[in-house]
Amino acid sequence: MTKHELRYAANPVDARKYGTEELRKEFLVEAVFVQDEIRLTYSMYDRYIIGGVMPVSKDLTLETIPYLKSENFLDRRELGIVNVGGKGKVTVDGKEYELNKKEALYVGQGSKEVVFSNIGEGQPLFYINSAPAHKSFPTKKVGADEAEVVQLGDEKYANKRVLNKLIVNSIVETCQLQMGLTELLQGNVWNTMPAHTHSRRMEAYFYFDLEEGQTISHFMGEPQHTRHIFMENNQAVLSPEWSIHSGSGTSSYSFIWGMAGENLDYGDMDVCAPNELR
Ligand SMILES: O=C[C@H](O)[C@@H](O)CC(=O)C(=O)O
Ligand SMILES: [Zn+2]
Repeated sequence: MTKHELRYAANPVDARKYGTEELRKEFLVEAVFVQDEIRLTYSMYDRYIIGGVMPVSKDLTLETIPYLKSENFLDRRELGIVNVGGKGKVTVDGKEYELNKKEALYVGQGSKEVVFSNIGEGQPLFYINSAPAHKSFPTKKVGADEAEVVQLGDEKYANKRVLNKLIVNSIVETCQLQMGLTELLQGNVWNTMPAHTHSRRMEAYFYFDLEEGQTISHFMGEPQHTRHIFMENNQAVLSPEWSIHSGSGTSSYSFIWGMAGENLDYGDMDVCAPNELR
């Protein structure tokens, strides 16, 4: 079963007036993983789709949704999948790919059937992102040892973390999509600080592996007009192209970032010094 909802894009000047409830309604995705369901959020930020697939007792097939007006989900789109649960299987047009936790699969435009399976080795949790695509690139798995690893941050700023580039153009050919996974080292809590914006691309974050009972304050908004959203484990948040996307947890955690837009240049960021934030 595929459930879906639509999120419109917001004007940053309007968004400055949003209170807690409106901010959460517009940007936060609370229920990403629901048993035996595919849940999708279609956003008007670069028509980016984020979602979760949780096969418990049956296989789940990615079906088209009305907003696409296409026969198959991937007729004019590409897809990125990262497993954040137990080992699972994704079958693309009959070809099987096993994904361990933190492994990724890029699925190229034009693929007809994508099936997600629980293979009895723990509960797989497939976090997915999709962007419009007008060229077909080969479907490719990015295994644990194929990620491009970058060490970031410093213990003295509580932001020491390991960034794993998974679906980026040095590893996989994509039209728009870029995805990766960042892990905060124990005792480190700040992600993406110094914060940045990139008006050329939107972004979505999905937080996971947060200790039970803990929370993450996700910071968004224009650098001089920031807001926060408290988030729980396994929740996602949309980041408009005008917004910073940074967070601080009450413990360490991991998160998946995904982006689409004007270019594929990962380093294309406008960095904001911490003491310039408002
Ligand atoms: O545009 C890039 C994204 O915001 C993330 O890759 C940042 C991130 O994972 C980090 O600094 O920890
Ligand atoms: Zn970013």
